[in-house]
Amino acid sequence: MSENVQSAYQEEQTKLDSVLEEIGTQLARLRAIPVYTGHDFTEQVLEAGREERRQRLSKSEPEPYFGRMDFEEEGKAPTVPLYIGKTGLDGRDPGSQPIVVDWRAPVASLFYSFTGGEERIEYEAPEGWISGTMHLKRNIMVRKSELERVVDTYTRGGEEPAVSDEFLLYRLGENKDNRLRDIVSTIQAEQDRIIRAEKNKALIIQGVAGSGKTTVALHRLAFLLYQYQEQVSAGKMIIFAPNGMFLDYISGVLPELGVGDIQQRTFTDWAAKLLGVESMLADPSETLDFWFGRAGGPAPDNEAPGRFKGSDAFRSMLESAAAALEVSGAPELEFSPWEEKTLPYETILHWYAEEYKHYSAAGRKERVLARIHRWIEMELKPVKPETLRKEYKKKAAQREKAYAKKWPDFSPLTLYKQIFGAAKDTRGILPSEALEAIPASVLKSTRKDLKEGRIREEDLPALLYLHLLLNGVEGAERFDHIVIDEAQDFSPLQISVLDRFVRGHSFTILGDLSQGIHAYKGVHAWEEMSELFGEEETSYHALTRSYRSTLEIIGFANTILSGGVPNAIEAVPVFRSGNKVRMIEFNPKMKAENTEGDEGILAAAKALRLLWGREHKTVSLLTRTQEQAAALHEALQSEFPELNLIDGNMTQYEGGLSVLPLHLSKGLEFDAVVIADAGLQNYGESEWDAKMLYVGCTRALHELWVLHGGATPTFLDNQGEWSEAGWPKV
Ligand SMILES: Nc1ncnc2c1ncn2[C@@H]1O[C@H](COP(=O)(O)OP(=O)(O)OP(=O)(O)O)[C@@H](O)[C@H]1O
Repeated sequence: MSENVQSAYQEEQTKLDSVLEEIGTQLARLRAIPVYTGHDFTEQVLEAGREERRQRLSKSEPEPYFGRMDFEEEGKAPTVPLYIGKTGLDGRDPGSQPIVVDWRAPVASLFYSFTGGEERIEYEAPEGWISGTMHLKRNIMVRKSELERVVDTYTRGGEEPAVSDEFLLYRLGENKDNRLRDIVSTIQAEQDRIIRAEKNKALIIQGVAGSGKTTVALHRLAFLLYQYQEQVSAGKMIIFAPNGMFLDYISGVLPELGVGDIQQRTFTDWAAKLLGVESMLADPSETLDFWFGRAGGPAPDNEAPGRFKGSDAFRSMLESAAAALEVSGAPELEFSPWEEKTLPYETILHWYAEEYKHYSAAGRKERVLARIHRWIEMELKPVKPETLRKEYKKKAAQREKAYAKKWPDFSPLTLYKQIFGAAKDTRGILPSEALEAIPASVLKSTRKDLKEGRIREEDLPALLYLHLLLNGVEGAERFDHIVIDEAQDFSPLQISVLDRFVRGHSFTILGDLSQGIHAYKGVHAWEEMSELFGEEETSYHALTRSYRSTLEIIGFANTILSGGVPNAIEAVPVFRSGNKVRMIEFNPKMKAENTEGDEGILAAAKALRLLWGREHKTVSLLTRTQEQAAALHEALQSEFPELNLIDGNMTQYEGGLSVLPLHLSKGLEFDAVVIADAGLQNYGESEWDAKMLYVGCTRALHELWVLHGGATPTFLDNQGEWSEAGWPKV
């Protein structure tokens, strides 16, 4: 240890001791106050404040902070070191310097945005821009209240002018378990800009694999809750992610950041519940099976049902249908509660079309019917004698009921059925030319589904849109912010629908077009989404640095993009070198002697044996189809009883050793990845195949082995210096 490092370490040890002592004292004082359990409201509020503080102090005790910066504010001397942590800690006395500054506080932004070269730096505080000079930026690792590492990433006038990545590399080199983690101590400047971006815009983030999109989005939510405390609440925020297992995988980050109660759902689950159609929903794995169930199956095109049902053209069609139903909403009938009393159709129409025109169709119907009811009551009042009034009242009630039934139900499902000709009464909802725009295969399959009482995931955005058009959105249903992860799998219609459910276009939309393996339903270019908003309402960010994988793995994955995906953005690695990617060939036809499996199974078993023997916490075997995953699981189970078989319905991710179809690995990461068979029998030469293998390869943090039975697609041919062939010498 150099002298400088030693003195820095000592300085930080002294500081840590004093901070821990302070935390201990504050905790002891709070714990000495008896917990209030009475009914006095003011006391209850005070107790809640104390409890929040108790929890905050206990949580921060093991790791009170992770960084220090010595920032000299212009015109304000002397420089006081600021310690930055996951939660802020106030001094004991009101108005005193905070002991630890929350990472989301305005001044803490300097810790992330300062990149070493700037002489004068500034940050935006509530009172305006504050400028000054950075003297020291230091990473401090405290674990279980023990000081573990002190790394100066910038010292003014020091030898190294630029902020070094040593601390980041240390973090990236660690093995990962079954949960995504927070990155507060190493957020990078480009990520910080996204985390702190203003609230009322649709942020579209294109980020290469492993660029931290999911992680950044979660940190952004924590930031928004801190920065806009008065305007947003956790209960009014939602994250949409692709499946239950992925939700489980990311579920630890927000609590780790001290944030609870944010809804984390799949779009399907949320939409089906809101529409009350859960029981009609076809098993989503049917669609996955169709696209991913057969090696060498068709690549998706614009006629794929999901693409069409998410398109702008279909949206216009839905709007026309809803408008037609709305116009023809009030039945062309007068209403007569008893003989010689009538309410003319023109009056009813006037109420419906003029007086209540600002309400949704369903809202107008409700109001008109309520008004008719009031009208009946008024008309009944003067009727005499009493017996006659009673007779009229009874008659009116029956007729009122019968009349209400003549109104359309304004149910999105009924209208949807009418559009596809799957309802008895189509009411001429759409002119026949409009229907011709629906691809014949889509029309046929959807009509069949609807007639049989079944809807699919791809129908949900349209049904929700009709729900919005016919019923509007209740204020209480609106979110303060929506995060959409893996947004390349969302359709423009889905985004339009969600836009009605969020205040001020407050979206974080993140994805990677190079990972667009659900191209049968998602967007093919971000413009499809950004066009939905005004220029002022969106902001586009690109993340090109990849933090997950080693240099070799990223180099290898980039060759897949350059060879197989036109115009793809290649990832820039953080310089972290590891082993080369292994390309291991086996003979797909030869059955190995004296074994139950074939060469592919033997190769997979050998790969797992070698990799699981190393210090990895998570190793996965990725297959082309679910069936192949199940077969490998069956064959390998006796040797690897801990091997988990993952399928699309899982809601928990266990980590450890897993076998799963490649498409389900999206969003996850593993210390080591084995592609079970990248041969031509599984992957063709299409862009879609290249994207699939790109997704699979970029799941690996430290090691990637690509097994292949015979020849591979040509985009796997030119890996330059990134790979070597054959098994490692052991
Ligand atoms: N600034 C950072 N410091 C430390 N680790 C980071 C940082 N940014 C990202 N990571 C790590 O990189 C990995 C990838 O992050 P994440 O899964 O959020 O990326 P992604 O862009 O959503 O990936 P993909 O699209 O490939 O699923 C995670 O292990 C995350 O912890």
